[in-house]
Amino acid sequence: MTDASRPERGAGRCAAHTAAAASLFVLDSVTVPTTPAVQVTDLVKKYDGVTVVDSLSLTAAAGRVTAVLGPNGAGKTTTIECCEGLRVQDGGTVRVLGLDPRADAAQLRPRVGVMLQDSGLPAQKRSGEVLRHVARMHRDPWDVADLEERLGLGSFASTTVRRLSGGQRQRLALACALVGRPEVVFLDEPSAGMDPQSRLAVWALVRALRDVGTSIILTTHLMDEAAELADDVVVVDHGRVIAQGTPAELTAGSGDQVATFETSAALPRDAAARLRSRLGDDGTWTVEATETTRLRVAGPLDPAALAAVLAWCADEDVLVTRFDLGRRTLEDFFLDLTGRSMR
Ligand SMILES: Nc1ncnc2c1ncn2[C@@H]1O[C@H](COP(=O)(O)OP(=O)(O)OP(=O)(O)O)[C@@H](O)[C@H]1O
Repeated sequence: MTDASRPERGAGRCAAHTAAAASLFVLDSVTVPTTPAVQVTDLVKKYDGVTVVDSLSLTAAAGRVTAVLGPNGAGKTTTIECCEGLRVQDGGTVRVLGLDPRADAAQLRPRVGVMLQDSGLPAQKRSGEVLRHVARMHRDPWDVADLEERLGLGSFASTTVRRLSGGQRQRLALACALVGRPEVVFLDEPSAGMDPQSRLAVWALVRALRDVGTSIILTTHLMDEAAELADDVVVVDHGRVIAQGTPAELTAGSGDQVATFETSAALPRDAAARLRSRLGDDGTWTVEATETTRLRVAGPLDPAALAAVLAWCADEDVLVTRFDLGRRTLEDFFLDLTGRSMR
């Protein structure tokens, strides 16, 4: 699609007369394409001959928040950077709004917002000036004052970028990525280093953008962030997609309950294996000593199973000081899938 054929925001049904618009439907404030926001097919990327993205395919649906999760070094940033046109892939195809991020960069630039881990903001400029400058580069920018208020930027608008704290710089980088009202936004760890208040503000903004039809692709290591924001989750490891689905789909299924038992004294070294054999060593149960005084039990936890765990603790002369029972979280799913050892 050429930029000239791009429908105006809020243009209503006037967009429908173009051939390209046949595949679009129109919301009040933003046009949501029915084609995927991002389509990555068999992507391969190597650094110095080492494959770090290995035939990776993913789709980010338009008008949804897609969270790309994975351990350090999994290949998330490299994949996102290929989508942003910042890296040349060694194989496969990438399409953003149906366009090639490198060959069609000029058409995509006004339609795509990018927030990088290394923000690249001019160090000597005042943060308010930076945001206004970026806003002037766009045809239909967000009201800068509104964006400043939503992200609490006003209090440091006259501070130079180099004097901003890490979290303040992140908020400014996010504002710069969004001020052009992009249709697709890439956010690499958007709330990394932010205080809890700023994180909530970022989450509210991401939801507001999604609610007006913006497609958002984000990476995060914060499982609660992914659970809060994501409509769809893609888990990447060793350069490949190893799971995808909605958060509910990924955390559902058998063994979807988790109980954590904290004990007053250190557990025996083989506590997990012994408790597992007490519950029935047939693969139904996942039992781990996640700390010396903490046992995590996942499985179909009915009253009899809970009583069996507590009876085992009593037999072992272990005092349970705290007990939590809940559904399997996205973090449980992620750790079960990618393991607990650091990379
Ligand atoms: N410019 C580069 N040159 C060489 N190797 C690189 C380069 N950039 C990334 N890598 C390597 O590629 C692999 C994937 O890195 P990438 O940054 O994509 O991972 P990630 O999933 O985003 O990790 P993190 O969660 O730590 O940000 C890592 O092993 C990394 O060391």
